[in-house]
Amino acid sequence: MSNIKPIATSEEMIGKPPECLVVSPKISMRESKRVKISWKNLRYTVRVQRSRKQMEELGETDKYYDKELLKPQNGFVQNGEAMFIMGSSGAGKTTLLNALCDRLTQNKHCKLEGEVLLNDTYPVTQRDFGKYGGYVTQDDILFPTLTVYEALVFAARLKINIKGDELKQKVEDTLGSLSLRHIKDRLIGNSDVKGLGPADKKKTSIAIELISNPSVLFLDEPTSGLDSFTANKIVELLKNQARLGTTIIATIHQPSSSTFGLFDRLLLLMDGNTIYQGDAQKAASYFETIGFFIPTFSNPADYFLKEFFIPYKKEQKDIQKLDILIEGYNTRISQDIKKEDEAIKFQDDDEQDIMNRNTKASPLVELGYLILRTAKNTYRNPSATNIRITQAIMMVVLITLCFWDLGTSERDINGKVGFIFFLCVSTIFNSMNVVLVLFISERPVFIREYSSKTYGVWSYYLSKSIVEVPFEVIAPLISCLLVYFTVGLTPDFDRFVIFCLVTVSGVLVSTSFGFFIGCLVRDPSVAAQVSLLMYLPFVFFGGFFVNLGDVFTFLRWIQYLSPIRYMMEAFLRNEFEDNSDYPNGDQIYEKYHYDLGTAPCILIVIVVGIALRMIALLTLKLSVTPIFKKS
Ligand SMILES: Nc1ncnc2c1ncn2[C@@H]1O[C@H](COP(=O)(O)OP(=O)(O)OP(=O)(O)O)[C@@H](O)[C@H]1O
Repeated sequence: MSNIKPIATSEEMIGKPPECLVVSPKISMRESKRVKISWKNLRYTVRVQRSRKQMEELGETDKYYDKELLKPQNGFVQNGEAMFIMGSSGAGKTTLLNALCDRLTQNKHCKLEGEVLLNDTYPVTQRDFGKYGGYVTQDDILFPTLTVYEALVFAARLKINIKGDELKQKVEDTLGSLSLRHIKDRLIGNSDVKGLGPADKKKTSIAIELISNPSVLFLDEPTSGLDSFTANKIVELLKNQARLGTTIIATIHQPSSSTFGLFDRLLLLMDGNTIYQGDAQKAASYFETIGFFIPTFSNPADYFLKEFFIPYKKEQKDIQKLDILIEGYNTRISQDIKKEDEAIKFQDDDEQDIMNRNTKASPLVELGYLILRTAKNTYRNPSATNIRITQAIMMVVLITLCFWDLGTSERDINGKVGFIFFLCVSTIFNSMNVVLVLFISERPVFIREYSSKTYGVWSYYLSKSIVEVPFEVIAPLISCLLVYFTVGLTPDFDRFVIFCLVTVSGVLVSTSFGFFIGCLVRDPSVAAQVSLLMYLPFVFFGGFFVNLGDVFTFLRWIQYLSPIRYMMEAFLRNEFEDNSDYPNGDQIYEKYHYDLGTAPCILIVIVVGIALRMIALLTLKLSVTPIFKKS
């Protein structure tokens, strides 16, 4: 028999809440499934390395040891409850939160033991988490150039595949429930784009997760950086949502006394141990029974954080205090928690019921929405596009000024070769870097949305490739048209077409390199270094600086990795081969030891460009796969 309270409206449970906090019962109660989360013998250890100083200080001889970030522990949160995890800095709050939703790294050095179950039956796994759960990260990872309304439409349309009036109604209800209606048309914003304040951003992050009616919502420090009034509102909102059916688990670092007064269920951690679990308002009286007295008129949360803090170098008194707290918890609380947990049974939900978010939008809809979002981003935050246009204009102006109307004299031929080299180098450099920066800056949003099963890797990657097409084809063609004739290359239609083809294929291959590095590396500064590391050998072995015939034989193969080498050969042959204006035209490219031919060079650049796109996609897929894998 279930001893769980019926899902009541917020009015029944806590009195009539402010209008801004009312969540539409119709929507939430219809779709959220009742879920209890319980964990048994949960323990997390990581293998860490001691510094020499630490080894000397501790008198240890082993360089490595297993650090127990979570000591074995049990617990539960039932449907209709919001549980707040508290503890001083380093107590293990985030580790426990992530252990409960299977987000911790697991490999031979990091081990998670024990089990976390939904309704005593179904293990919580990262793979299925997106079907019933939501996770709000501490930093608000949002797409800055969408309005609040658009962000919610995006999430609802793709995550739960609703459309038309149902979609509008759902978004309006969610906006209302989080008091976001008055700012629904404002851009979310970031450091570049003016937008929402921290409180509204946090509410938007919560709304994006709540819109798919998760049965359980995890939040990492949802009140951090907010004033106590706003923090209270967020906690009230979470409690209210819990009353409407979503199981809530949140970490909180330093709540004010009024925020603490709102907590219903509390889990207190100290050095990875649970030292209290249960009704937050009974915590103070419990600690008094084991000898910890909270001064009158003080904030219990402040007392807990100060009193139950363990410094890195534990002293005897810290160890003794911890022993008392663990002993107290084991003898007075843990058995009751076990009994309460066992008494709560859910018999009405089968697995299919719990994994309620089984309707997802089709990949085509995902693709459409992603392209639309990027188009809006390009329009609303044109700085990246402006940089591209400025780069192109600068290049055309520079080329025109430096290589104006060259003829067929030896001096002018050298000028034409110099122009071709400059064109290759700047094409590769500009396209690679712009794509790299754009791709990497969006990565956190991609990871968040992918983890919450908003869309798949394929749709995301394809949308990024499609929106690059105008920049890869139209922009280079305009530049070609301008520079080809101002420089004074042979005014022949066929040669002009091939010139354009080489330029566009060069842009294709360099953006592919940008995608590849962007998928491989997460850190923008590391990515910039990697791109430079790749770029320099390209230039060096392009054939212009180093005579490829004079290079050590064992190094000559490197030239075949450089797209600049192929572009150079194709451009030079296109201009000088079989051209009556240059009687000794073939000697011009032969002296660089270019021996492949125009068509093979273009073909190689295109094939490498396409192959790299595929490899980049695979890299992106693999880079997110470990999130869902245990090894
Ligand atoms: N991968 C890791 N390797 C080694 N130690 C780790 C690792 N991850 C976390 N820790 C350590 O484990 C302890 C708990 O970390 P956790 O982030 O869970 O603490 P927290 O209570 O959330 O602290 P805060 O409020 O500062 O975020 C900290 O001492 C942290 O330094």
